[in-house]
Amino acid sequence: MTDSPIEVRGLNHFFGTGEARKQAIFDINLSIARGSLTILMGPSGSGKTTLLTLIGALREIQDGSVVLLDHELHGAPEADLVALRRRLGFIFQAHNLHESLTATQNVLMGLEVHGKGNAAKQRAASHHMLDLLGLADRREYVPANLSGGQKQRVAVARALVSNPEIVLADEPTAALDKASGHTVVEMLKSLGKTRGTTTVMVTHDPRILQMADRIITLEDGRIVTDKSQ
Ligand SMILES: Nc1ncnc2c1ncn2[C@@H]1O[C@H](COP(=O)(O)OP(=O)(O)OP(=O)(O)O)[C@@H](O)[C@H]1O
Repeated sequence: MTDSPIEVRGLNHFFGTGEARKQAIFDINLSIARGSLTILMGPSGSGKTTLLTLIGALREIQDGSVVLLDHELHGAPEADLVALRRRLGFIFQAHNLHESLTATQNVLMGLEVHGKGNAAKQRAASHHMLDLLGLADRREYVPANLSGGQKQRVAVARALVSNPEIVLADEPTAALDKASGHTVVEMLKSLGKTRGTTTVMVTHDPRILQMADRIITLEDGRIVTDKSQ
């Protein structure tokens, strides 16, 4: 197993074509240690989400290299990217829960794509994850009957239930109160220690900065500070 599940070399990224072509990411170089929790910070428009989606195989690599779990993403066939994405857990701001499904069913979706375990085991794992996130009494609620923070925690449960090797999160605590935000980040840290799960998280949340192993700041598409703590 690799010590650095995310290796970025000479990464550039552009949006638009012709006159409108604009560079959003400039010569990023990064090695992220297995089991660590890294925070990406920076002003609006500095490229945080673009970098996260490039690392997560959600965007085509145009120039440079991203090696994810020992696989080069640049030029990789779509089938390989799909297989790699299944090894990741994504937590995005727009949590994309299915409105017609209960909390448990939404979390189950995080397992069904993997086809791991039988139905009873999958259900038990989903309940366990919801319980850990303080949603034991909300298992059978549909999203319309959950608060913003509860929905966000369901999305966290869905991302983590499959035991992903890497978790990529965009503002996962933005909709959460202090205690829930703390619980989510503590969970990610503890998964890092016990299972070697690697987390990269975009956040503006000052409450969780001190919980990170490393804080990287972007400005105008470039890394301007990179601090381990
Ligand atoms: N789909 C797109 N088409 C064109 N330009 C884009 C697109 N997505 C992002 N950009 C531009 O790329 C730059 C980086 O955007 P990005 O969303 O990565 O920043 P960010 O740091 O995540 O910002 P925020 O904190 O506001 O989410 C910005 O100038 C943005 O306008």
